Amino acid sequence: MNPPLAEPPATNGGTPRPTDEELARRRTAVGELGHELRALVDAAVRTTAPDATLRHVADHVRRLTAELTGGGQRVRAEIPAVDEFPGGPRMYSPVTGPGSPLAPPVEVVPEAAGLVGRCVLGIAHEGPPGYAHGGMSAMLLDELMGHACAAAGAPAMTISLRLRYHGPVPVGTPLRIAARVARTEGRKLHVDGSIATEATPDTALVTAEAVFVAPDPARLRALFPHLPATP
Ligand SMILES: CCCCCCCC(=O)SCCNC(=O)CCNC(=O)[C@H](O)C(C)(C)COP(=O)(O)OP(=O)(O)OC[C@H]1O[C@@H](n2cnc3c(N)ncnc32)[C@H](O)[C@@H]1OP(=O)(O)O
Repeated sequence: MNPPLAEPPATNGGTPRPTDEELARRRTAVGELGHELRALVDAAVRTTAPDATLRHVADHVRRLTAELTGGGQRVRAEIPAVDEFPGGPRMYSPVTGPGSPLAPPVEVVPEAAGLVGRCVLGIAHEGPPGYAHGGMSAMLLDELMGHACAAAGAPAMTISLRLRYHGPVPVGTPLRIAARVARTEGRKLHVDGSIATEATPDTALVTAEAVFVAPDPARLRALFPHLPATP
């Protein structure tokens, strides 16, 4: 079970911003740990090793967890020093974050009509055997559609997300997730998205329509107390 998270203080205590070199080094290290953790998660959900091995590994992992938590931890809503929020890299995003053991992670590139994300889901993301959990598809699309808003100059939050599942999304298969802002209406952005395999990009397995809202500045400050003065 996750330990309770401490509430955020009113400011981030004026922690000095790392230099570009320190930032690059830290991001590399975060990505390396994320990579190994994803390999561990994959091994953990696929293993057929005997019970004694599972207990032995659990002991090791318990010690490693203590090592990571010993050096201090960020509190709820604190923006990691390796991140730029809103609209920049998010190293621990559960979708795109190289440092997240939950993320595939998705690599996002701009395309003429919006954005495209590429990833391969693993057995840890399974719903029906061999296919992605429907909630994973929703998470991939929600995030990519959020990125499309940020790329359009309006970092925004989802207020509605509608999905249609046309066919199961295979795990262990290169996927293509597309997202584009179809139209804007004041602070509201109407966004379309889809998931297909790289092999058959014109056959959408999941399609999505979402509405995002770029929060009003006062709401933004209230929601994200650790935002830098000029986000
Ligand atoms: C960069 C990559 C980031 C990826 C992020 C991935 C996306 C996410 O997971 S975001 C997390 C999930 N979403 C949320 O938690 C958002 C919850 N909603 C909120 O917190 C607020 O509605 C918020 C902050 C978005 C907007 O607040 P605020 O700026 O005060 O706007 P507010 O005045 O309430 O609403 C603006 C408009 O949207 C409408 N609206 C707001 N919420 C809804 C809703 N749930 N349904 C329909 N309309 C809504 C309002 O009626 C208003 O419309 P109009 O201008 O026509 O009167």
